[in-house]
Amino acid sequence: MILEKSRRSDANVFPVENKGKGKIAKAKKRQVKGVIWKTVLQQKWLSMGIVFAVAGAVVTALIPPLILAKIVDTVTAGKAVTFWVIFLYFAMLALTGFMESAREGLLTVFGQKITHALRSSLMEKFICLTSDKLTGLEPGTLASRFVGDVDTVENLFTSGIISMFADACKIISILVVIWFENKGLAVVLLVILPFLFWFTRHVQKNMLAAQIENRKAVGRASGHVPETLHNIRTIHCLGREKYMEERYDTYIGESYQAMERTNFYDAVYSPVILILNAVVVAAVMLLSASGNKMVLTFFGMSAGTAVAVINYISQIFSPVESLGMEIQTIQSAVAGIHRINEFFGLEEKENGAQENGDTEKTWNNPATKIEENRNEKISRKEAMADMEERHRLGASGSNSFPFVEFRNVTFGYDEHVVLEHLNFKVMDTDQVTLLGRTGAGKSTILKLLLGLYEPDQGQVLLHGIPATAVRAGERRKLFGYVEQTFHMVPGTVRDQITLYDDRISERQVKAVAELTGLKEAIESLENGYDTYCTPEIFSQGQWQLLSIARAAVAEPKLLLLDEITANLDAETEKAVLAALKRVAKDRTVISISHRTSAELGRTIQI
Ligand SMILES: Nc1ncnc2c1ncn2[C@@H]1O[C@H](COP(=O)(O)OP(=O)(O)OP(=O)(O)O)[C@@H](O)[C@H]1O
Repeated sequence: MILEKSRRSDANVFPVENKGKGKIAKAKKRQVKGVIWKTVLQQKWLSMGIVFAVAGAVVTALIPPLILAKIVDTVTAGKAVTFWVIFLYFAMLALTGFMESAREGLLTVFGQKITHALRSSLMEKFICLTSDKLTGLEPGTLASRFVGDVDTVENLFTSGIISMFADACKIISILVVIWFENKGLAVVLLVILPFLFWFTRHVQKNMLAAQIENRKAVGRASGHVPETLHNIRTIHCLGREKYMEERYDTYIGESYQAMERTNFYDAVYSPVILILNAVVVAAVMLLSASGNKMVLTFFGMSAGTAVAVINYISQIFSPVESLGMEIQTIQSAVAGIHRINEFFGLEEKENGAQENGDTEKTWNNPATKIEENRNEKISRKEAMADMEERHRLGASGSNSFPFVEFRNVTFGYDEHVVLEHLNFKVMDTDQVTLLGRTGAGKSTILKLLLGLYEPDQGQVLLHGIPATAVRAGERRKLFGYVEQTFHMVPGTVRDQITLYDDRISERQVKAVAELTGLKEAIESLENGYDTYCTPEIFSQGQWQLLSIARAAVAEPKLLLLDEITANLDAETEKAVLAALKRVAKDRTVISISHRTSAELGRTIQI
């Protein structure tokens, strides 16, 4: 029944026309703003705490100078100051400090929550990317999305947008208080602050440029040392010692000059600010002491107010300085957000999300459909059951579907066409070798079979079903893939074989170790299967046997072998081929080779 139904639906559901590599699936709509908003909602109390601490820090900072003014005025009037006023002054100072620490602490925690949420979302996205996108991404670029760009978004909260808001509120509130205390000073400050801001930005920009140059020069200098060590024999042979030394000198010189510039701006900035602060205070004091009635209307004030005003002036300079850095942080964060959003916008593979479990729930739902074409749908579960059925029939000889079929396949990476109108079939338990010159596209054929890419034209079918329709969780039962070299994963010998898959039992691990001839070698290790893997515990041939064990442990129906003996000597090659023969028994095997000597079974020329 299933078979008949699928045969009928093949023409509609899995059409010969290519669906295009870019159309495997639509990218999920994930955005940095959405992640941040979700975190804000999840951390309700934390977010409310931040709002309270920011507002509290601004308001409480205004109060101590006012109390101090009262104390000074009382003392200058010859009256005694009560204990409670003095206590209130110190209590308010303590409360201001507490509020500021609370604000910083809560912002740091919130920033970390954002970082965690963003990195988790990036990882969810990463595991759902298509092979096309993954191979197109430079490892450095990818790492910088996870590290640098996420850090800039964290900084947006810890020292960016919220701090900027708090600093702006602080400046405005101090100006308002000064306006009521001494209008003349408020006007002076309104004139001076833009200049102070411009000067601060100018210094910060130049310092930042010098720091970036310094970092680049330090990077070049530190890269030069391993490069020299790596090529030391060539350098000696060609007598290039002087050249290498001069290059190193140049890098260090560049770094020194950049450091000098940073030090210059650093040294100049603080004295300028302190002098400006002193000049403003002195000018206002002189004016307030003048006998001119007109001047006194604007600048006249009591001794207590003078003390409060001096206090406010010193308080207003530091947020202006911070504003410059906060603008810088916001600018970098905007660029970081843009890059992360670009990453979120990359195309996802259709069944990638199943691996992180969130669609597993919908998997059990009969309404879940996986392939949509010409308004007709077929569930993935049904497709898999269908494939199982076809395989069972194939094994009993009553299935007309080949296990593997390349039907008129054309495929290329971007504009570079690698395979053109390729046709071949491999029946159940067939053992074939694909022969072809280097670069002919043999490895590409295996990747198409693994469903990592979709053909541009034609179809890659496994028991009549497109390779890309195989569910990620089912792939290991269907194929085992052995590459030219072994890729170690962090963990024990057992982990190398199971790849952390809990469904693989201890019995299967031991059986495959025996089958590949690794049993003795593993058991002779200090902790047997629990030995933590490091490159020196096995020889190259043994690693390759482990590679076969990893591919065969889930007892897959199809073995894909990519030049597995290419890097081995004749003796080791023999051992690996003998192990392979045992593993390949009663299985369908497709191997690739550009040598005719190592071929297995029937050959297909590419
Ligand atoms: N991810 C990729 N992006 C772009 N081009 C690729 C990619 N992978 C392979 N190619 C190109 O496709 C062509 C076929 O590569 P493939 O690895 O399939 O050849 P091969 O026959 O297995 O070669 P060899 O025998 O040397 O391993 C080569 O020109 C290669 O440069």
